[in-house]
Amino acid sequence: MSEAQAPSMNVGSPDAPSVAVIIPAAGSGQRFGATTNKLFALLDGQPLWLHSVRRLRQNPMVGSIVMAVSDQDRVHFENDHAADLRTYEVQLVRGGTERSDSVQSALGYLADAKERLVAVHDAARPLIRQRDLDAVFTAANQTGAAILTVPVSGTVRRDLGERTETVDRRHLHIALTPQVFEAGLLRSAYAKHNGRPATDDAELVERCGHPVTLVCGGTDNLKITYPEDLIVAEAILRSQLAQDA
Ligand SMILES: Nc1ccn([C@@H]2O[C@H](COP(=O)(O)OP(=O)(O)OP(=O)(O)O)[C@@H](O)[C@H]2O)c(=O)n1
Ligand SMILES: C[C@](O)(CO)[C@H](O)COP(=O)(O)O
Repeated sequence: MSEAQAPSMNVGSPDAPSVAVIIPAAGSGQRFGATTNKLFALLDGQPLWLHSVRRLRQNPMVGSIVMAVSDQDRVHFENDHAADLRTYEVQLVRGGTERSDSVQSALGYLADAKERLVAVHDAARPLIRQRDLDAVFTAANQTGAAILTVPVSGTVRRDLGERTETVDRRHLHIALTPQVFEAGLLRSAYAKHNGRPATDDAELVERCGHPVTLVCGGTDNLKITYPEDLIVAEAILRSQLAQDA
């Protein structure tokens, strides 16, 4: 069950979806601790990955959707979820060792895509709201690069080994997804990626010297990382459905 039909703002021509979506889904879910990919865990009876796909497909600005999956999961997707992949028009591509490798693989598949923007959204973030999608799509349409973030809510400390120090959190944000970019900019950033680790896509764009707009998003845009996150996600989903009822 996806978010109730919250009307999403159309930020462009309703006839020409302008956002291609890459969904990295090829991780191993080590921190989740399951024997299978955490993205097959059920939230309200549906696998996590399907919640993310359905919410993205629900947005009128979304055109192509490409999901990067591991070789061992591909059989599961194709055997057990072929109908859903067809229904939501999702293309599968081979993921890679790192998240950035998976995104780069999907970018290659989108080489001839017609959409002006490319959004990268973790399959592990099933609770993304339409209003957050609209906001980050609009911002990226204006600036060429925009990501959803939330402010740091706790106190942050840096471990220096022999001592620790408190970090001023007033200018600190936690990056979320979608991370949305003008297609050529993201391709250029990945073309220059020399393998130096990057845990998100915005870092690669920043390395090219392009500013990234931070868009304050909902704290309910949880990334399912640890088993207990699923319990929290169930509560958030119930709250979202109640709000949108
Ligand atoms: N090589 C990888 C690693 C991660 N991901 C995807 O990137 C998203 C965010 O990654 P994370 O939450 O860290 O997932 P895992 O890498 O699976 O988790 P862990 O680090 O605990 O193994 C997830 O949707 C994951 O499937 C991916 O497509 N390819
Ligand atoms: C992209 C991301 O979700 C932004 O917070 C995060 O960096 C993914 O990191 P992970 O280690 O792959 O979960």
